[in-house]
Amino acid sequence: MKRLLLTGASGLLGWNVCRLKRDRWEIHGVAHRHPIAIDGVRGHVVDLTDRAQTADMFRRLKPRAVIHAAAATNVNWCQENRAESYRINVEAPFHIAALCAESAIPYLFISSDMVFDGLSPPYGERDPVSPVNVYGEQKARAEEMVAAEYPNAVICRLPLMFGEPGPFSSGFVQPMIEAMRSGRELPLFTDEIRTPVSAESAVEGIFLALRQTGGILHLGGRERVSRYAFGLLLARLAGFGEAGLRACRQRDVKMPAPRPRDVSLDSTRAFSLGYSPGRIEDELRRLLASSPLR
Ligand SMILES: NC(=O)C1=CN([C@@H]2O[C@H](COP(=O)(O)OP(=O)(O)OC[C@H]3O[C@@H](n4cnc5c(N)ncnc54)[C@H](OP(=O)(O)O)[C@@H]3O)[C@@H](O)[C@H]2O)C=CC1
Ligand SMILES: Cc1cn([C@H]2C[C@H](O)[C@@H](COP(=O)(O)OP(=O)(O)O[C@H]3O[C@@H](C)C(=O)[C@@H](O)[C@H]3O)O2)c(=O)[nH]c1=O
Repeated sequence: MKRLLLTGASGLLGWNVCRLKRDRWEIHGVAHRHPIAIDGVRGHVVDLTDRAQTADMFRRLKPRAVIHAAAATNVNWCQENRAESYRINVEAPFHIAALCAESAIPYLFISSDMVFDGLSPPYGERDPVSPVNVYGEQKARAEEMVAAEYPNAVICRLPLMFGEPGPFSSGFVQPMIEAMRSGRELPLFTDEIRTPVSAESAVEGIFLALRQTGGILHLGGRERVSRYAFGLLLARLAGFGEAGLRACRQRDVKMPAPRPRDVSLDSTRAFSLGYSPGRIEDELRRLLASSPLR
């Protein structure tokens, strides 16, 4: 099997890559604060903001391909910790691009729909980026630096993802279920629109993208939904009442990071390559059936 170096292995996306692809690839999963123990996956603990540690691991492992999913993903934390989040969100992907260019191996960098301002959706790959918060700025900067350093690198922009987050990450569905179960009020935005996908669909899209050479690929879902509509669907499927869901607007919840309104992705190109994300309702049913509600 080909050796894959996967960063962010202890995160929502990385954990699903390990779970779904460990039979096809010799996966070397990199974690940092949360060392992984996944059958069939070799775990490594590396601080990817340390260039020497990263280069040493890379040269020891000699991977055949790299998927870089590690990031500081708390958008509010990034807004208030620009310098620290820059190191993992911008410097690390750039440094790994240089290592992959040196070895001329496939490199796939995971970016986000948050590179857009949310004012003129849906967004295609050719649309100009216009981030409204630090996290989005850092993703846009990383895309630019990675592409300049290694034009053969593939950049996948992911939408909001949901799914089994593994033992260390949280995702956004599980906290919603917790709130519903405890009867805690859940303020959900009616004016924040996304094209969410399940982590499983995202994984299939990523491995399809890994076969491309260079360029940007959007891996959005087929449906545009607000967080509130998503919450109503989840409550219905999980058998909770809707009483606790409170429709609100982004401006009602004071948070450090400005949030784009509608960053729906146009993923026509990925669909033409065979990417086929499931319907949200079907994916949620599968998730609820497969994992105990925490
Ligand atoms: N979740 C979502 O809805 C979306 C995610 N994305 C992007 O997808 C990718 C994966 O996101 P997701 O799975 O949710 O992320 P998580 O927040 O679940 O996990 C982040 C991962 O990055 C690792 N990491 C953070 N800092 C370092 C560091 N200094 N050195 C090594 N590893 C580090 C963490 O390791 P550890 O915990 O062990 O420290 C963890 O494995 C990210 O690039 C994110 O920006 C894009 C759009 C939406
Ligand atoms: C969406 C939403 C959030 N919130 C609050 C809850 C939470 O504390 C805070 C942040 O929301 P979330 O936790 O959903 O995080 P959020 O910043 O929305 O998630 C982001 O993740 C990164 C990785 C990405 O790349 C983005 O595309 C996006 O998915 O906003 C509400 O109160 N109501 C809502 O409807």
